[in-house]
Amino acid sequence: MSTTSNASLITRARATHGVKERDVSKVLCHRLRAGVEEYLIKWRIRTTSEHAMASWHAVDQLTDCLKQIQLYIEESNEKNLALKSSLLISNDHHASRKRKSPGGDPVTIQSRDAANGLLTPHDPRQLSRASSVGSISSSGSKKQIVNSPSVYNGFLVRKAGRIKGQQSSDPIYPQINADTLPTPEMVNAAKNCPMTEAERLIRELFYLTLNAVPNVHLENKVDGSTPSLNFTFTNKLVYQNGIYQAPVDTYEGCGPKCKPNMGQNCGCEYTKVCQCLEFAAVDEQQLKKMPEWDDYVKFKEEGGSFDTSGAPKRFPYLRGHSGRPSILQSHYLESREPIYECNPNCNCGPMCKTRLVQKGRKVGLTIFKTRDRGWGLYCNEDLIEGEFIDTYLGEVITNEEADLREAQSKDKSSYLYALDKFVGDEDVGGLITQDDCYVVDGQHMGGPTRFINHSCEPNCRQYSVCYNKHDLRLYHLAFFAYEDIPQGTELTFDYADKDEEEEAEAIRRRQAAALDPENKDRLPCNCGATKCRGFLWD
Ligand SMILES: C[S@@+](CC[C@H](N)C(=O)[O-])C[C@H]1O[C@@H](n2cnc3c(N)ncnc32)[C@H](O)[C@@H]1O
Repeated sequence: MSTTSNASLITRARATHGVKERDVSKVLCHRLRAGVEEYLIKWRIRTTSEHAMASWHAVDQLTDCLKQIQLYIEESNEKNLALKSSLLISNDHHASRKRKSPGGDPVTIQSRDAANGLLTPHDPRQLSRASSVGSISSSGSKKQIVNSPSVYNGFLVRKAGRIKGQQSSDPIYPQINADTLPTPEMVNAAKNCPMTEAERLIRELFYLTLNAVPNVHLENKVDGSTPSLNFTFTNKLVYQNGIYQAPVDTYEGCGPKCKPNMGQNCGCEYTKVCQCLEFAAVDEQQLKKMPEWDDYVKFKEEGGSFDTSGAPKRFPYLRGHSGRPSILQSHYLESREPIYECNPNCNCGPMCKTRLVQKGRKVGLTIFKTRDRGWGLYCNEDLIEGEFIDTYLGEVITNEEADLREAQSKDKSSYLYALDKFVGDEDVGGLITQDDCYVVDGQHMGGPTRFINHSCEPNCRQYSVCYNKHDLRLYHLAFFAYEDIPQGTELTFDYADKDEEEEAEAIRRRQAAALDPENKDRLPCNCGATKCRGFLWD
């Protein structure tokens, strides 16, 4: 499969009549018949327990059911893999895999982190019987029987572009206990049948979804799979569970001293008193020259309180020249202190240097298939240290909902990202606790960064970026390059946001972790780094 985001028309493969996704309960099996890829579907209509309807369809009749076919393909591949490696896939999901915000206290990921087939698919009776009856609908109108190769427990009708199943327990139709499908014979026959046409259609449908995010490509040099069709690309955070974002016109701006085009467009850095930087990191070089310095040193050494308002603050970005991009200042790159940007109510105007993340992604990205970590992400151009890549997007949900989703999910992957950077701080809503902070879930909705894999020695880091300095529950998670990254190099970040360890210590810990029986259900890390910690989640 080549790298592209252009979709050829999926309609090319669409039959004049098709099965609707809502009518299908599950895709059960596949086969090749007269060179045509066919899928066995179980229908939703079911009036008696033994007689759910099932029928075989050429893939071009199932273009509305590609999500279900994709699920079937994934499950078949997993089963084959499990069979091959004789590994038991554990379904234990007790450990929490919710990621923390960057640069908090030492990060601890919380501990929550057919057998008796009555008819074979090739039984000629099915065809003749199905075709010989049912030409009149219950409403009396003329129905056209689909020339289906095999239908169980009913018959098919074509109406208004749709193929519909009509369940019947009349013995003139082939009857089977649908719960016994697929039969072992079907499963056996399926093993050697390709699914390439379905894979092609799934890929084309995914390309269409990519249109929502410009300059993002797909590449798979490993197999025929495609990222899940149960995923929708979005360009913004999607607030759920009644979560309310204060309207932009209520954000406090940077104050009267800030004006557009100050200091040759260097923006709020010029005034040094921008209100948006009020909570930003203190600029110690500047403070040293001021009388407050001694109090500040005492506060850092002994704790207590120090009022940083009015103290000079560190500006987050350095503007690039001669076409080079702006970059994050090294202080922020290392410390991961929150970044404050100006907002639409500021006087500084759109050219102010603080406005970087809010202007969105500028670089092209490719979602690509890795050999042992699912899908990954690389950048199509060289990135320089400190360069902004993109934000993490998805549904913003409550912590309670995140716990529910995690408990219900059969998937070992996690796309949950806690907005807990400011736990322990107060904002307009009061004291922020771990339980009431929000979580971004990128599993079913998000941007390309939800495909970034973990590495124990990552080349990217994630940072908290606030536009509304008075709402510390809703901020943005932004990825920046932590080093120069040549184009085509996989982008990674540390899911546990750990500080770097000495190599010998990292190896010692990895070896000890591998021997610890407590780790048997943890997801092994395949990052391949020398300092790999051995497992993905804490
Ligand atoms: C946020 S997703 C990253 C995208 C994911 N690879 C995909 O295909 O959708 C996190 C999941 O990717 C996989 N993953 C990421 N980094 C990994 C690593 N270093 N080793 C093994 N699996 C990894 C794990 O399944 C993990 O739960």
